[in-house]
Amino acid sequence: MSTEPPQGTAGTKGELSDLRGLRTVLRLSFVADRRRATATLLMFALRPLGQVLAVVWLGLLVDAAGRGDTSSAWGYALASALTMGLTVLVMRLSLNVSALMIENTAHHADLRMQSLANRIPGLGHYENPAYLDRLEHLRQERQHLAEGADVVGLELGVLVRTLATVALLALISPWLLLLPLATLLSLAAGRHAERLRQTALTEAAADLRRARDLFQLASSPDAAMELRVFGLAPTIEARHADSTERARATLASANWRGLWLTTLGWAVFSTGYLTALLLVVAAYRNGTASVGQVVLALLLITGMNLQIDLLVRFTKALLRMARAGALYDWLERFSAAERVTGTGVLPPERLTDGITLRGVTFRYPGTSGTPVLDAVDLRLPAGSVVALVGENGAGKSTLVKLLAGFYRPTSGELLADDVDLTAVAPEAWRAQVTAAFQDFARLEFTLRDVVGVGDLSRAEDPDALIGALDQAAAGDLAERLPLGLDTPLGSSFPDGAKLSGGQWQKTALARSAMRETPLLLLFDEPTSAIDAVAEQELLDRYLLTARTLTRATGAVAVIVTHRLSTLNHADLVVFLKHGKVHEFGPHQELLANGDDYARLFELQRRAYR
Ligand SMILES: Nc1ncnc2c1ncn2[C@@H]1O[C@H](COP(=O)(O)OP(=O)(O)OP(=O)(O)O)[C@@H](O)[C@H]1O
Repeated sequence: MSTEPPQGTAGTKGELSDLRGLRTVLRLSFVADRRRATATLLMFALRPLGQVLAVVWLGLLVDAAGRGDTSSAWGYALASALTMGLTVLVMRLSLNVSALMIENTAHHADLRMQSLANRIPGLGHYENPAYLDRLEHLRQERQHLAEGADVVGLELGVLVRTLATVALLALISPWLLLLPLATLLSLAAGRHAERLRQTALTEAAADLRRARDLFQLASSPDAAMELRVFGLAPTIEARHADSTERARATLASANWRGLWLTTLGWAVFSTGYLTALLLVVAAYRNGTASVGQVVLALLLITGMNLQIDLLVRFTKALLRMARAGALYDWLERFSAAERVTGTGVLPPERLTDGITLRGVTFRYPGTSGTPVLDAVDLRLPAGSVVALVGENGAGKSTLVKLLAGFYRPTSGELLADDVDLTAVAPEAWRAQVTAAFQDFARLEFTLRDVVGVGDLSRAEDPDALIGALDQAAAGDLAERLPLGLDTPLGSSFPDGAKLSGGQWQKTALARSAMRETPLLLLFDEPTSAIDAVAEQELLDRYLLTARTLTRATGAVAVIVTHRLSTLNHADLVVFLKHGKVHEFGPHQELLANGDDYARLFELQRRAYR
């Protein structure tokens, strides 16, 4: 799988990766805004020729004036003024065009990145620190993705100007070529400084990500109450300061080393500059250069100061942009590699046998030691409601995630009838699944969309939406909200309605009720945020509805709950312990066995009496 990080800028592989990155950012600009990208590239690349030409006219003007040829002198003055005016006009125009092009490209790149990250079907990459670090690095550098045509145009322009300057200087005295040589050394130093910065950014990525997460924690309304009750602000601030300080130290050290290198480069350039001036004076005294040529050479040499500064700056920007492009390339390859998982096999249209787990063992990616699920054998018959119970950490949610296709078993088989689910594309399988999770999403849309996205084909059908809300005991929500189904929910809208945690969870439950004929219904603690009385009622209702649906369609419903009193509505109970199936059978049978399940049930019964 080609999901390795982009190589560093050192070495052949690094150069290739940078070149590919450069091509990628240019492609982004041209796909986002072809017309403006072309105009920006051409205007930035050709404008500097006008600046050189204006100076050449000046040299000719001085010689013409020296010869007493007034009419030629006037002509050269006019040509110089016109060239200069045109150059300034093109500059203004190119700045406007490039600003719009950058805006459009940034928008396009943001959409593409969201799509690449969200289309990865599984969740395993969230376990992978290398993925998270690279994504953090890409987030930090992402504004450079939009600058493709802009920076390449500027770099080409300054190169064109430098080449024209070099050619003119060589005509006056070949020794003057020492100045561009000194310039190249200065450039190499600048380039090395940029590499140091990039390496430091990679090293600091983990600390920067942690600092950002801590900042989000400190400013998020979700954690606000606990932070206050436990007085956690100083701890979080201290940890944030630690991470920031470590990242700052890494970046500062690279900056210092970069500064030394840049200073050295400038010292070399200044020596070359002085030598060039002395050479021009010598050429005039030897009579090998005219006054006009001396003026031209001096203007070119003094202009070179700014030109080199621009060359170093644009080359740095080009490298930074190429690196951002290489990171984006990596995300594209990673996302594509993660997506090529299905083999064209489709899930059955209807279950006749059920869902079978054979020797399913699972470890989270990047972990070793005892597996979270250990050789699990289970048959969940078609048309049944199965309850998954067990202590905290027993592996219930993990089993649900495997059933939903978020992860693949480390070993063993997962079958829907006789179809091996590892051969089915996760998206194709999930189109047949509906689910509600303990960690439900608070989708800040209108109530209509929050529920409707559960089944887009019925998203505009008010009866379907109200029916789903009723099933989640939230039928009154649409009536109580000011704009009914069209009420925007959440604080990202200026007038968004604020829902309680339980109300949000009910919207997630209603969303799951929108799919009419799923093969698998997954409910992982779907009522954890709902008050005890409503929870009991809701679970009872859900289990009964699930029972009717599964009987009618052959689907399997799996529900994880700690509320065992509702489980007499389930057909089968799976009691997980340390990742193994400890007990399995109908509720009454497990009670009669008098093992762990029966003890837990009795404990809860007494507690709720
Ligand atoms: N993303 C993850 N990466 C690594 N280990 C994980 C991850 N998620 C869960 N685990 C580990 O897997 C084990 C089972 O977790 P799981 O969430 O499946 O348990 P559970 O039975 O659903 O627990 P609970 O009742 O508390 O929700 C735990 O030991 C947990 O530490």
